[in-house]
Amino acid sequence: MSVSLRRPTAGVITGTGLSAQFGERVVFSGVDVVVEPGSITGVLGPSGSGKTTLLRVLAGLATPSAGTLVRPELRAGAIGLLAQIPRQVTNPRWTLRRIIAEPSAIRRRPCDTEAIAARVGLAPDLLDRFPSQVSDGQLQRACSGRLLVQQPRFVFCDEPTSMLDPVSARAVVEILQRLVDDGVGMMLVSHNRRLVGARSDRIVALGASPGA
Ligand SMILES: Nc1ncnc2c1ncn2[C@@H]1O[C@H](COP(=O)(O)OP(=O)(O)OP(=O)(O)O)[C@@H](O)[C@H]1O
Repeated sequence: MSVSLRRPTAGVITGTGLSAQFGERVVFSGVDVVVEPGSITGVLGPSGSGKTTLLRVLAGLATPSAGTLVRPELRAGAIGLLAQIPRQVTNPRWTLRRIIAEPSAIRRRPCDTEAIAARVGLAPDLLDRFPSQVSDGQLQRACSGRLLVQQPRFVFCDEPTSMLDPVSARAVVEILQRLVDDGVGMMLVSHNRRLVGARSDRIVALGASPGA
């Protein structure tokens, strides 16, 4: 088993020959992947092929069992995440206003939450509701708005639209595309081949995992 971390070049996250293994089980091996500023790296593959695991490795949330991972020096908050089920990753006691503005609060900077809400298509009266009082689509828009406040360098999205109605899904995709147009490097994991095909600059296709 070997994992090497080398010095990065030009703000790109590069994985070469990455493998992931849980116990005896190899989920994927020999995967090459790049996440580059201002572009989308799509990840496709059947259930169990390791898409989420690969995303976690590139985001620095998991360690590969083998391969080389090269990442630039990143400040706190430089990586943003958008989850499949926003309810699982948001504090149920926080209003949407607080969820959106939190990155500003951490940096002790003012945040025009109403302006962000308008950009993500959230009606102002929703801002003072709690997650249990809004739809999945509205909550995911709030999470996308939070990314606009956070201004990360990289965003890792795990099935960000699969829980959403078509209108909310389109809105979230447009917010993500705007981030990329502004220079964010994005990894987009999805079962939705059309979405990944239409939006990605490069695609990593994972196979079925042995024994899946
Ligand atoms: N922490 C872990 N410990 C043990 N096995 C794990 C762990 N995390 C993931 N796995 C296994 O690794 C395999 C890949 O999981 P992963 O969630 O990355 O797949 P996926 O392609 O994202 O699947 P899906 O499309 O269903 O979300 C699965 O068989 C899963 O059970």
